[in-house]
Amino acid sequence: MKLALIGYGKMGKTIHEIAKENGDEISFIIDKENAEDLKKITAGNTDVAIEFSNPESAFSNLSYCINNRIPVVSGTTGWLNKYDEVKQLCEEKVSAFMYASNFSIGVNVFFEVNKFLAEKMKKYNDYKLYMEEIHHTEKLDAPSGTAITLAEGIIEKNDRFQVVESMDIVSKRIGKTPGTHIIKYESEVDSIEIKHEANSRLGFAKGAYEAAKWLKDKKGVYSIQDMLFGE
Ligand SMILES: NC(=O)C1=CN([C@@H]2O[C@H](COP(=O)(O)OP(=O)(O)OC[C@H]3O[C@@H](n4cnc5c(N)ncnc54)[C@H](O)[C@@H]3O)[C@@H](O)[C@H]2O)C=CC1
Ligand SMILES: O=C(O)C1=N[C@H](C(=O)O)C[C@H](O)C1
Repeated sequence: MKLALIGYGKMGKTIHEIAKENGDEISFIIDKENAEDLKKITAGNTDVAIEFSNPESAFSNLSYCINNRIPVVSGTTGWLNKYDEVKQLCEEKVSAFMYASNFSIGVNVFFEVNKFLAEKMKKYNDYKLYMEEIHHTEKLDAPSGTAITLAEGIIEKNDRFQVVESMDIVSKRIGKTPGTHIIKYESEVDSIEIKHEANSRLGFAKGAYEAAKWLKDKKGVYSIQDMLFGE
């Protein structure tokens, strides 16, 4: 497939390695220094774009792709206040878009385990919820996109919690940590903890690459759950 990489940092480079191994053609590599080249990407020269940039650039990068009907997969976090606008634009333009706060298979299974536990714990008010995310020191946003998705999953299943902003999420930035998320219910008598720990960025990159292959001939707004757990 002809793949454009928008954002060529840690994630863009890891995805490039996977694309090379699969013999894909890289139509464009866009980063801060050549950001104006974004406008050279068209549906004629590119099958699908993968966008991993930063919270400030994501919305305009995604809008460009959608306006020009270039299917686009986005993993950038920290711009989600504009998600509904992007979704609406994609529907209006009949383009294709997928966002995931985390593209690893393990985390997406972990999201389901988190919801199961939240549902089971909803009657037991003696348990205090503790949420923690740990990432590398270069990360710009906090809490992580994954932690926000976990919080949304808890809100969906447990009416003790109403809004993400009112939930205490502890964010730690330590060395080169690729991404660790902990959910813990603690009472005086015992505690239950679930944890996902990424060993590297490969799981995120593989998931985003698979999402691009899956999305490239589709129209519509999709989640990674559609790809992993859909019919
Ligand atoms: N959804 C997921 O599975 C994952 C999401 N992320 C998120 O993806 C984003 C990128 O992560 P990393 O690659 O680790 O960050 P990074 O900082 O290594 O790379 C970001 C790149 O975007 C470039 N950039 C800045 N302005 C740009 C513009 N206007 N157009 C294109 N590129 C531009 C920067 O120069 C940099 O090279 C972050 O928001 C991070 O939280 C990271 C890992 C997994
Ligand atoms: O910035 C990162 O590195 C990561 N960001 C995503 C997030 O904010 O959840 C996904 C993963 O945890 C790595």
